[in-house]
Amino acid sequence: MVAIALEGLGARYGRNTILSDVQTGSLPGGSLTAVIGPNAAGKSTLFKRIAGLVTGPGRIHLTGAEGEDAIRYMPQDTGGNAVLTVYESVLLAAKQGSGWRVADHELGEIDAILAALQIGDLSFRGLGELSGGQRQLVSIAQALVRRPRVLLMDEPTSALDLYRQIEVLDFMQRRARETGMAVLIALHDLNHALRYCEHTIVIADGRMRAGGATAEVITPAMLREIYRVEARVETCSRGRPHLIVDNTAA
Ligand SMILES: Nc1ncnc2c1ncn2[C@@H]1O[C@H](COP(=O)(O)OP(=O)(O)OP(=O)(O)O)[C@@H](O)[C@H]1O
Repeated sequence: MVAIALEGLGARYGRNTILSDVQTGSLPGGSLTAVIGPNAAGKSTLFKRIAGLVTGPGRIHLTGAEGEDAIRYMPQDTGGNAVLTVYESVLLAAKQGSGWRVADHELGEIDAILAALQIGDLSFRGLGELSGGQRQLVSIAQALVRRPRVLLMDEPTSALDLYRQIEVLDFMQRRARETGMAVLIALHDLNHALRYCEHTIVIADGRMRAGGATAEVITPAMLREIYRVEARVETCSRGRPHLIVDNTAA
């Protein structure tokens, strides 16, 4: 199974250091890891650094996978080529860098992913005609169809309604288990981290402030210090942890 670990990882834009010294244990495949933190903390920058899109110090240790295609970054911005249909755009993502001959099983895989995300009926619509949420689902399909071993998802549910948020996160959790892929997922909804993510990394002011098992990381003390809110994690009547925010912290 794949695993990824970050050692002293930092990132720069030009001369500006945006991120420094991110250090994790081994983040295993088969599960989701949440990357959380306030706006402008450095979460997207961390993903870009892991994906090789920005430079900086430190090392990324990847075991159980190799090659350029092993790591895939799904950006927050879901803009795309408005001339293509949904199906064409996912096919293009699948074939990028691997020649243009298309095998039946590859078409089958695209159909299966579009069906799992419940956007099969949009296949022949133009990207330019889609709503923001529909475009976000197409971006997820484009990311998955390459079968990455490590998938970096930048706020993948930010444009989705409640039903689709849960559908997508359930699907990603199942997919990670079935394929052994490691999924790092930047989230603002900490209830999603509590419900779906085994591990959580906290980034604030360009530094890693905490990391480990989600239940041990998302605590009232962390929420006060990093998010400046008074909040509690309580167990709901179905036995699941739930975050309740009482107030902004004084
Ligand atoms: N291309 C760039 N050049 C210079 N600075 C940048 C660039 N992209 C981002 N930054 C800066 O890096 C910092 C971290 O940004 P980043 O997008 O990583 O934050 P984030 O945690 O993903 O935020 P959000 O939750 O608001 O999406 C911010 O101060 C931002 O202004």
